[in-house]
Amino acid sequence: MTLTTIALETSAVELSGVVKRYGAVTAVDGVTLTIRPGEVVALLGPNGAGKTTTVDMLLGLQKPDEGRVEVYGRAPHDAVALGLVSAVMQTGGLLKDYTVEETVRLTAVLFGRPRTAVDETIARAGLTDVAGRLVGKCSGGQQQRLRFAMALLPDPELLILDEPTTGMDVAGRHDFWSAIRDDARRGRTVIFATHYLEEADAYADRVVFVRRGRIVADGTAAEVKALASGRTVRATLPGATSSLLQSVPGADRSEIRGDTVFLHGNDSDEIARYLLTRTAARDLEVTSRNLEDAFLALTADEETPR
Ligand SMILES: Nc1ncnc2c1ncn2[C@@H]1O[C@H](COP(=O)(O)OP(=O)(O)OP(=O)(O)O)[C@@H](O)[C@H]1O
Repeated sequence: MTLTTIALETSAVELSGVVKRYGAVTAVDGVTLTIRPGEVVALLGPNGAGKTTTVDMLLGLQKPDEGRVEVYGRAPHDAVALGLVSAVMQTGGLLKDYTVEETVRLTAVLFGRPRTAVDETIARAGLTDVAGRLVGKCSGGQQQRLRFAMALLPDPELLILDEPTTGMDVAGRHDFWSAIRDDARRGRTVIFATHYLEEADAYADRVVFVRRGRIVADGTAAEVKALASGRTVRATLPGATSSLLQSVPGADRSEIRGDTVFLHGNDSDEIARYLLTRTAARDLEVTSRNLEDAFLALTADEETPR
């Protein structure tokens, strides 16, 4: 890496008041974000949240309508041209009649990288065992690791991955992320977009929640896990008020939808006991939300359609 040529205080990524519109749709709606060198950051959000649009702006593939985007203190297009940033795309870019090694070697020639870089990159991407295999015969996970290897060849400061494990099986995902994590330990900055909270939780140091083009939460993976834990007690309770729900012991969040109340907390027994003995609540149901549901619930605060 060329860290020595880059001032240590330079941010890897600076987004400031970034807005991107497609006609009537505001895909990115005022995003301000600083990512420091060496961070592994997940951009997490449901479909249409604005993750790909953000990534495209970091790669210089889209220009913001408002605000500023900088990668290592430069315009994204310049950072890409200098090899400071590269990306693992979801599809395309592979020729199936070449072997894995030939593909990496060809890419190395394009980047003017020496022969030693080819073997090292193949090893780093965990592809040594399949180096002689035709790309067309590789699994989806192996092909994705090959794209990762190709992205590593310019030895970028920042690696960007947009939903890189879509369509991979569990073992493929695991191997893919192990290779990325091992590489990131050497200090490379990694930003990846994902729908999967589990993936963000397992592999990112920092998780940035995006919804409807805005950042709705930003924290460590441990903080994310804490936010997503607990259970929800649903009950029918006509006439419930928020002040009544706030007084329920053990509940840390509550919501009223018509005659139905939802109370979230770590001790669902305590919540249920209180509702049944101290209020007119009935039809109780206790659910353990999975991480994905929890994420959606946590970020579903503004339901106005765009
Ligand atoms: N080229 C485009 N033209 C018009 N609308 C677009 C275009 N690209 C994205 N959008 C819209 O912008 C919004 C954000 O899309 P984006 O692809 O950035 O979200 P995402 O978080 O990456 O979603 P997904 O997880 O489904 O890939 C969506 O409403 C999408 O339909």
